[in-house]
Amino acid sequence: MSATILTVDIGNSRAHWGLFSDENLIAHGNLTSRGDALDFRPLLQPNSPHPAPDGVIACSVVPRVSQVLKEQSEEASIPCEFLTHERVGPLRIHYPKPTQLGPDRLANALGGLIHAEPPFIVIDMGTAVTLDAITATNGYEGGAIAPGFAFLSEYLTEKTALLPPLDLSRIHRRTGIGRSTEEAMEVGCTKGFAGMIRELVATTTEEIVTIDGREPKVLVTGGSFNWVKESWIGGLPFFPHLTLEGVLSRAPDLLGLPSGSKSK
Ligand SMILES: Nc1ncnc2c1ncn2[C@@H]1O[C@H](COP(=O)(O)OP(=O)(O)OP(=O)(O)O)[C@@H](O)[C@H]1O
Ligand SMILES: CC(C)(CO)[C@@H](O)C(=O)NCCC(=O)O
Ligand SMILES: [K+]
Repeated sequence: MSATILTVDIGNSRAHWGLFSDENLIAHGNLTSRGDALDFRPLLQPNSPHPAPDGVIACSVVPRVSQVLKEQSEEASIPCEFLTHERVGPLRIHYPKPTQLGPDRLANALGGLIHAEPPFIVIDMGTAVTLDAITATNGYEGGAIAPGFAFLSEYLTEKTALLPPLDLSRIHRRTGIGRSTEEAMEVGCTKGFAGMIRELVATTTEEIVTIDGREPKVLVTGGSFNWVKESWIGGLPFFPHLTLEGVLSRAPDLLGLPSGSKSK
């Protein structure tokens, strides 16, 4: 039996969605979460050449938007389920207060399990940057939450009189010494951002080594940061749809529909 499943990752800036049929991502896109309420209805009807989804499975860190997706799915008579810490199937969680955890972080850990054996670290560069550590010994262990790139750069402009907005699409200088206000901000934000992540990976790795006795793999998702890829993550594997893949992996249990995702 094959099923068409709509996966949704509701974040603070955007909702990312992917339509899967068997093991294939057949369509994907983003809806913007700021301002007016999101409208999922176009995704819940047949969209030539794609059929309407048989089920919806989502992770959300914005409760107000979860409610919209839930109601609109109900109206369309399509079952809709949300990932929670109690619904993570093969992922063991070793965390003092799992109710606090953003379901997107759990989805990233599940997505990681599809592509790697623990120990591994998942880095997700969205509105916030999250690092999550999954150990062979304990499963989901914890991680770090840090400012996303936009917070880092926009804060400077908002909180100062003399600093101009940084145009993210035209950054020239990412290293060395800035010799204008713009250049100084470009170096500070881009090199600073890459350095922040590098340092977080180092400290997370150190602790994972003490737990598992070996170094973790590092998987990266989120953001369209080509410059980070060039300047630093160059060697690290980038999975653009890791969160959605993690969400999809729970479809058989939560929706009773085959996900077709290739789990290890
Ligand atoms: N090429 C880029 N260079 C620098 N910053 C970028 C780039 N593209 C996006 N950003 C900024 O970095 C942040 C994270 O990127 P992205 O757009 O992927 O977030 P998001 O996936 O929408 O976040 P969330 O999932 O939390 O809603 C955004 O706030 C965005 O403004
Ligand atoms: C950190 C974010 C904002 C990243 O999207 C999200 O996972 C979230 O709101 N988490 C809740 C707090 C936590 O994960 O501990
Ligand atoms: K996200």
